[in-house]
Amino acid sequence: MARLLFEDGREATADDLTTLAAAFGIIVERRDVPAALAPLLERELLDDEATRDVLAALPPRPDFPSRDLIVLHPSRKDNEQLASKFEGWHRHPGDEIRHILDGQGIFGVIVDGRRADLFVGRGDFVVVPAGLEHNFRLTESRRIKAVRYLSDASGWVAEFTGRAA
Ligand SMILES: CSCCC(=O)C(=O)O
Ligand SMILES: [Fe+2]
Ligand code: NI
Repeated sequence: MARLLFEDGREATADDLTTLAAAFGIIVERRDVPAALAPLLERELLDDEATRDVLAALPPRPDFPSRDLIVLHPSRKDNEQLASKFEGWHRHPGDEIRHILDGQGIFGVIVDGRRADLFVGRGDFVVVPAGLEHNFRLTESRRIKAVRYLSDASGWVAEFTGRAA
């Protein structure tokens, strides 16, 4: 289940998450990952066919017609380079919708001028609303697989804010 840690180390309760959602439009839900996908999701990397099989097993969202699967894993030679891209504080013109299927990660968000870390793992469904400054770091496992729901085919568009990590 997702966890939220504030900079002062206080761990948020579930209703803090709800408050966060209400205040900042950050949505954190549980959406189970079909057990049948386990063999595919434990693979290090997924080829096109496996990616199609994973996406086909997840209910489509008519409001977000295009989606892709992002796979970060230590066996990717550009894994750290890609991971460091997400560590930069950034915002998106559209909502960032991620369904975590494997691995873990930490979304950094700025809440009321305070830094908060949202720990996510398998089954967590997160919406970071358009314009909200955030970053994303991998945990020590250096792996995550997440479905990215995109509202159009413009792909991953981010504006980096230059905030110091
Ligand atoms: C698991 S991808 C999440 C990283 C991120 O902030 C992004 O994709 O823009
Ligand atoms: Fe992002
Ligand atoms: Ni969790």
